[in-house]
Amino acid sequence: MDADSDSDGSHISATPPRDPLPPPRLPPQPPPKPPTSYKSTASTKRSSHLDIIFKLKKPSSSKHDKIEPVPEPEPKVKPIQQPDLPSPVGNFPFQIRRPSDQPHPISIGRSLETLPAGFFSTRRASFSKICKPSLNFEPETLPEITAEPKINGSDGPGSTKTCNKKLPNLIRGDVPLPPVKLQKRSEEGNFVRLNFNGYKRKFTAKGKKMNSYSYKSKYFKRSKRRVKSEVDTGSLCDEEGLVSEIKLQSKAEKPSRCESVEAAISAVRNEVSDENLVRLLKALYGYDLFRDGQLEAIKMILAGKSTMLVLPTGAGKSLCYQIPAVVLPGITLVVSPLVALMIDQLKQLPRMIQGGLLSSSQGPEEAAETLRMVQEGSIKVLFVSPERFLNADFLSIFSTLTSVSLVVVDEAHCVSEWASLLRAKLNVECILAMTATATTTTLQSIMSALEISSTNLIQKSQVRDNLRLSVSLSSNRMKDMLKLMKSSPFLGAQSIIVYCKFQSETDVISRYLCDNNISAKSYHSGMLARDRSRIQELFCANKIRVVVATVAFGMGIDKRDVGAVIHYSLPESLEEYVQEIGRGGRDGRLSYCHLFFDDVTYYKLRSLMHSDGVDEFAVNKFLCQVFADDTSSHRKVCSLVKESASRKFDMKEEVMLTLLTHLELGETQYLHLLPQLNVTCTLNFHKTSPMLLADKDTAVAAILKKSEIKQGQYVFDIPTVANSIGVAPGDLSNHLQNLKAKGEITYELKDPAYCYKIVKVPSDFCSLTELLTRWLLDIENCKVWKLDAMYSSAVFVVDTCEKTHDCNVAQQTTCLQERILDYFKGDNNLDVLDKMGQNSPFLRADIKVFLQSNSNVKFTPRAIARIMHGIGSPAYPSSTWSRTHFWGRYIQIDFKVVMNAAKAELMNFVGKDAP
Ligand SMILES: Nc1ncnc2c1ncn2[C@@H]1O[C@H](COP(=O)(O)OP(=O)(O)OP(=O)(O)O)[C@@H](O)[C@H]1O
Repeated sequence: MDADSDSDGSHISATPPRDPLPPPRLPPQPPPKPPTSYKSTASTKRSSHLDIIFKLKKPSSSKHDKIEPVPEPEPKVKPIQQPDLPSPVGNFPFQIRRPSDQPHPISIGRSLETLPAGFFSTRRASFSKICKPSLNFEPETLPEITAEPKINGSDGPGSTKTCNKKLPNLIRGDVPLPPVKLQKRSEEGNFVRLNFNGYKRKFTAKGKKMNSYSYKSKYFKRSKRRVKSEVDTGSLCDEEGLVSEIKLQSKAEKPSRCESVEAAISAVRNEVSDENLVRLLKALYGYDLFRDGQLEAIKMILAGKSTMLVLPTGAGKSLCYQIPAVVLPGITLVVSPLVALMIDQLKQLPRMIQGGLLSSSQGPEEAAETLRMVQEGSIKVLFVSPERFLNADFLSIFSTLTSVSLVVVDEAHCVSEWASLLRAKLNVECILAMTATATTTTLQSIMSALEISSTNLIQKSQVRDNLRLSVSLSSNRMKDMLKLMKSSPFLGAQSIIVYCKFQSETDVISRYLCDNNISAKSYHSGMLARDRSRIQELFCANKIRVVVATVAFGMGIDKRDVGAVIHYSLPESLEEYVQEIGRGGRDGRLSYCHLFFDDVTYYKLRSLMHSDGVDEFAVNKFLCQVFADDTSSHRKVCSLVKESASRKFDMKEEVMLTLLTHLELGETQYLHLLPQLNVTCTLNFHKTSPMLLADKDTAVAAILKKSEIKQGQYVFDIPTVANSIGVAPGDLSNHLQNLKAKGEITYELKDPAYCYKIVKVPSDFCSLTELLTRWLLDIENCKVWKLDAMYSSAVFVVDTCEKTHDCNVAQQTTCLQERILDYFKGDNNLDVLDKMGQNSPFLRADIKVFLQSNSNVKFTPRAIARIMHGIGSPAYPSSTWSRTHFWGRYIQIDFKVVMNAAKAELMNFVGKDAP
């Protein structure tokens, strides 16, 4: 078998190196220090600057910032591009954020509201009434299963029991199984229909019953066909030899061992011994050995103890809840921050474990179907997006189910806030919180929110010891990277991920690699989802050697044999670095991770850390607008058009959403967010005259009342009309659709907006403004500190190696690992370089000239500092402001220093101009 093949996992746990020589052992890690507080220059001090504005005319500006390519070597300062950012507000512990790919929670509420009355009223059928699925499975309905070869059970040598008719619902608690009648939809098994591989996938059962196995098989067959056809036509890859047999990494193709699994489960239920658990591991996954931390975690959970598990990326955390899930009697809920991540995890469930998913991106029918399956007990592991837990209907269903055995909080550093809600509402006995990257402070917060005892922390090194880490300072990264890839050991790596910061970089680099005979494709969030999943498939099928990606190529990618991860750009934090190198060597073999860094990129990134920052003045204006519509009726729907509000407050849309979310989920609930809508409607009447139609239709009457007539068309605001007749905006939209279907009207919708209902008007706007500003400032400072810590670590490793005159990879690995360990321990001794200039003799003079030459424009100190740092913002886009020769001129001077200088100059300016 090919050394890198993953088709048989049985040999893998022995972690053989790709190299002929065994890896040198790492020196023992120092024992974890008692938790220390997280050092941050970002402490909570608020900047005391005045937010001064000048009410002068704005320059004509185009709406959008342009993303321009970054050629190498880089010229002096260029407009800063928008990188693929993982989140609007960085990895700040306990920030409230809503993953951008998930619509708002209320949409779930909707979907649940539409379920048939009484749907959830019945409690889950008692287990005693349930009979084994083997009695209920009809062979003809499970063609794939009956086609399975006979497999030797592990009960005894030579046992040749077949495992037909028992998939996939055979794994239960210590009770008989429910009467699983395979109905059309329910047999789809791991039935994610939405956004599967980036596009909407519809299952037209057409009378054919499917289970998880058939579903997976179909998916993979289809994937193979698609990959093959793309390969054949050369549409995505132009390398030779691409048309060979494609081996997708599918656990669906692993042999089923139902009998041995059942026996192994019973054995563990009888006695939770190491031996029995290893037997179950072998039966379920084919692996021989547990990895570090897994056994400990599984035993703790099976003992009913809530556990905090910190294992490096790719160390095998999923298995730590999957095994308990099959052993414990009830359902296991997995809360995960990203829908895409949940879909991947669902796909990767061993086919013996029946999984399901509930997310806000599902339609009402799908949600109802999933919940039905949950109620009848045919789902063992249910992935749930965090905001689901805010939904009262969802909570009530689960509080009536006595069978939630375990709640898993995946990527706990992102979702801990939601999880504490869950802890409170569900009264769940056992919680498993998992993360790969969390500082001591963050861990403490998570554990206290989830009430996990400090004795139940299982924490292993943040970086797997099969990753060889190296770092170099480079003045020509492109050339140096090519050299690296053409030399050992990178030359021998079959699959490589190159991480870049900017989307345009990925294209430039992948083209450069292709020109140099290395098959590479770029991957970033600006690409169509369909193209992204094709690239991912081709990469997983080893048809592309290198994927040059932004951070978008991240969580959920489980290609086991990635032999190298190269960072072309400095990651924004050690958390990000650790996550990304964790894509390498997931099969346990050696993987090489090289980090290139340079000062120009560092300065650019540091500037970008300030691009989400907002000042008190803007927050105050924002709050005034949000609550401007204070209304006698709290049922009124308010809206904030994203684009215009973003320009008005000079605030990115994500930042506005972050603030709105805080207003909803913070200590006091001020508002209730609703699904986003296009709020401006332009309407034409066709059949009946408007007046006649208005006589019989109250909605039309309201439209006529609230519309402006522009060029013969009726233009109105959807929430305004909906409020005036006391209906929800969604209902009004449905009504318009009906009228359109009857040929009465045509209409167009535009202006996407955040919609919300006011729950409580703040009594003290000033304190709330101050609170929110401080919170945003903390986030901004924290991001800067994290970047500095990342940069300092790279410098530290290079310097240390230079000093010892014997620079080798083993040394750099140790050096960087120690640094990472210190960082995650929240070690206050971690020295973080302050490389930014604190003054410049020309700064004030330049700002003065800048103000004089733009005397008709109003600025805040932050707006000036952004221009001097070359960062575009909604009100001062780079497309306009990069033309000034001050653009990015002070990128090397600390942002706050520039902001203070701008404040001083603005005050002078006001003073002079004041009458
Ligand atoms: N004991 C084991 N022996 C061999 N392989 C294992 C073992 N445990 C897990 N694996 C494999 O390691 C890979 C990574 O596992 P998994 O996806 O659970 O990691 P993870 O810690 O959740 O990573 P991430 O943080 O990226 O989500 C998977 O392919 C999994 O099958």
